[in-house]
Amino acid sequence: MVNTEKWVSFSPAGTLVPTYECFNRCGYCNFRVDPGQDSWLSLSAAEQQLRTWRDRAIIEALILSGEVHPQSPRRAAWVQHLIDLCQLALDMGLLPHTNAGPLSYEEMAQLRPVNVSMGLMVEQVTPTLRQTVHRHAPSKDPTLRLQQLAWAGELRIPFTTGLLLGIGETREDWVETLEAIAQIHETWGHIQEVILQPHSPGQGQTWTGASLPATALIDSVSLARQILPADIALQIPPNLIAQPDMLFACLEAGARDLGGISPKDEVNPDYPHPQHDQLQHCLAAEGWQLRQRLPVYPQYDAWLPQPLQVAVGNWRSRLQAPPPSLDPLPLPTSQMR
Ligand SMILES: O=c1nc2n(C[C@H](O)[C@H](O)[C@H](O)CO)c3cc(O)ccc3cc-2c(=O)[nH]1
Ligand SMILES: C[C@H]1O[C@@H](n2cnc3c(N)ncnc32)[C@H](O)[C@@H]1O
Ligand code: MET
Ligand code: SF4
Repeated sequence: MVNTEKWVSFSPAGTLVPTYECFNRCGYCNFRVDPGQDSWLSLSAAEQQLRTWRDRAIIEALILSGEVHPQSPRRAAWVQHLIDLCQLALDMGLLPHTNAGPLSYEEMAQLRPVNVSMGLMVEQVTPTLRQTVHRHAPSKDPTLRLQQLAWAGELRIPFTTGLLLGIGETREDWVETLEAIAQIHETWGHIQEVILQPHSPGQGQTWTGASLPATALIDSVSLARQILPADIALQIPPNLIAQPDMLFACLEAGARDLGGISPKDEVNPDYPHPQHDQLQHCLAAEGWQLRQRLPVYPQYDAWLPQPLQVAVGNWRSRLQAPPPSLDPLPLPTSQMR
């Protein structure tokens, strides 16, 4: 018998990459290229991608970018390009979620009207990482990232953050990072979900660290569930968990979301996302039911600017509508003659 309590959500997503160029060099990154080595995604190329996704029942446009230096003369044009891509996605009926690294308060305020939620990983608050995997990544300064979380709260932007696990930190560091997130959420109440992201080595990275063991991921989920308030959902990426048993153990420990499932995981291109129906089939074996969600959690709908509320409302009614029945309903006998 199916246990109706066992629900796990995901967001049908497609990823737009405004640019792979990034002035940081995180040791674990399989995404970045050097500044000047990549052209920016044109609006017409973006439109083509968005059109194919719309036809595939995709709802979220995840805008995930390499970073242009805050002092670069190209910074303002890059932010304007992010806004234009989000507006295009909205015009085509998709719901944007942007994670483009740390932004200034003004830049976040500019992106707010065109995003139903935004995101930035804290990674870890551990200062020693500045000497190791983050040695050439000034934007991974934990103070900068926590500041961004607080600004998002001040601006009432529904927010996604998370921890990158297995990059040289300790379990005590996990506690500190989770407590820092919990504390900011206590003030602003805007953190909709926390991603527990296991470091997963790929072909392009410079650092030779191993994958996070699955047992450690399960432990991090339990710890996060203890430290974070219950209104923050815990997200785990199914493509980075090799064994179904380990995925089930994470769900038992309190994970309730599988994140954006897209045709390509741009961050971890060596680990393709499972198809929705494969995932559904796998989860059903242990009585878990898969549910689609939007990139904004329902409790934050009222925070959104009016035009975004309309776009989100349209999608909510489509998700809530009962599936069309295959056979027409029988007419009541009085109407049959
Ligand atoms: O496909 C991916 N989606 C990633 N996403 C997408 C994410 O799962 C969804 O966009 C959100 O859950 C909103 O629906 C991120 C979003 C963030 O705000 C921060 C980090 C990530 C990381 C990834 C990632 O590594 N791969
Ligand atoms: C977008 C997010 O993707 C995560 N990220 C970057 N590189 C890797 C990797 N090799 N394995 C897992 N996650 C990674 C970081 O946490 C970043 O903030
Ligand atoms: N550059 C951003 C960050 O690290 C988002 C994409 S990472 C592949 O926060
Ligand atoms: S993880 Fe993000 S910030 Fe770090 S190098 Fe890659 S794209 Fe740049």
